[in-house]
Amino acid sequence: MKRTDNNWLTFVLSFILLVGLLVSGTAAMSAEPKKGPEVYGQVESRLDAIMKNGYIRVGTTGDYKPFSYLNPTTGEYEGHDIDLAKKLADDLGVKVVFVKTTWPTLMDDLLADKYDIAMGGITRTLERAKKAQLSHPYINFGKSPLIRMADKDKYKSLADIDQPNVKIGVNPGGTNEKFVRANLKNAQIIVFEKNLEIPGKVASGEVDVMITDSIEAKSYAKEDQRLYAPLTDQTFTKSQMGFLMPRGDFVFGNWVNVWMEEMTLKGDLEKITNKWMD
Ligand SMILES: O=C(O)C(=O)C[C@]1(C(=O)O)C=C[C@@H](O)C=C1
Repeated sequence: MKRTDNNWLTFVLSFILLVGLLVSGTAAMSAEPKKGPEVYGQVESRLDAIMKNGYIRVGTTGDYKPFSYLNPTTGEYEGHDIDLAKKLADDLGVKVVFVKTTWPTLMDDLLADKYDIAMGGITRTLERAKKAQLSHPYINFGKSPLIRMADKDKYKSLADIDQPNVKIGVNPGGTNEKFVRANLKNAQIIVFEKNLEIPGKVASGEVDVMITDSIEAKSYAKEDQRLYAPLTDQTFTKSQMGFLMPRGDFVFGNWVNVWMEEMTLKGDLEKITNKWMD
């Protein structure tokens, strides 16, 4: 091929390319701008349903002070996480509907869609995270004992507690029971259905020790002079609390986490925490 043929071919190809670019550019400019959902594919979320319905269903046990307590006199839920649930609903612009659950049925009730979120002193665990979505943490704590004031010098370690003559009171289905079964091999373990009654059983001498969370132990010791909460600054475990939500709904989970970060940033979380804890 001659040099002039090559030049001619290059000219024709460049011309075709230029015309192509101009045509597609004009088409792109004249097309209607697409709306978000058409471009990105809006994900259906529980968040939309909550806002459409005008209420959020919050699962809670009502047996764990100072996080979630069903006051028998008023019939109302109260506590740290109850205040958080009310604020969450407020910030969503919806009402809050509390749904009673229990520690042994906490996960099944969530999976059966009895509530949108569970709140009330729920420990973040790797086991729970396999079945559900856990929010960012909002409190650090650990397991520790609640004992009688009279036994103040008797129980100074887990080994002091794990003796055949020591009776341990524990509620079923939560992380307390898991801890007790895994770590106390010699002491007598007595399971009580009603968690709220165990501190009274320690005070009266029916059992010697309640194994629970450091924050709860401190709260009972403050409420009842007969009780004492040792080792709360050297807890047997290290854990964090979070909220439990159905798995796979990124939009809802993300909203809750962003809300928690805003609560922290603006000092609202601290205000609620100071109201319920020392
Ligand atoms: O399972 C959990 O996530 C809890 O933190 C609940 C739990 C428990 O461990 O059993 C914590 C302390 C209360 O005394 C009762 C319930």
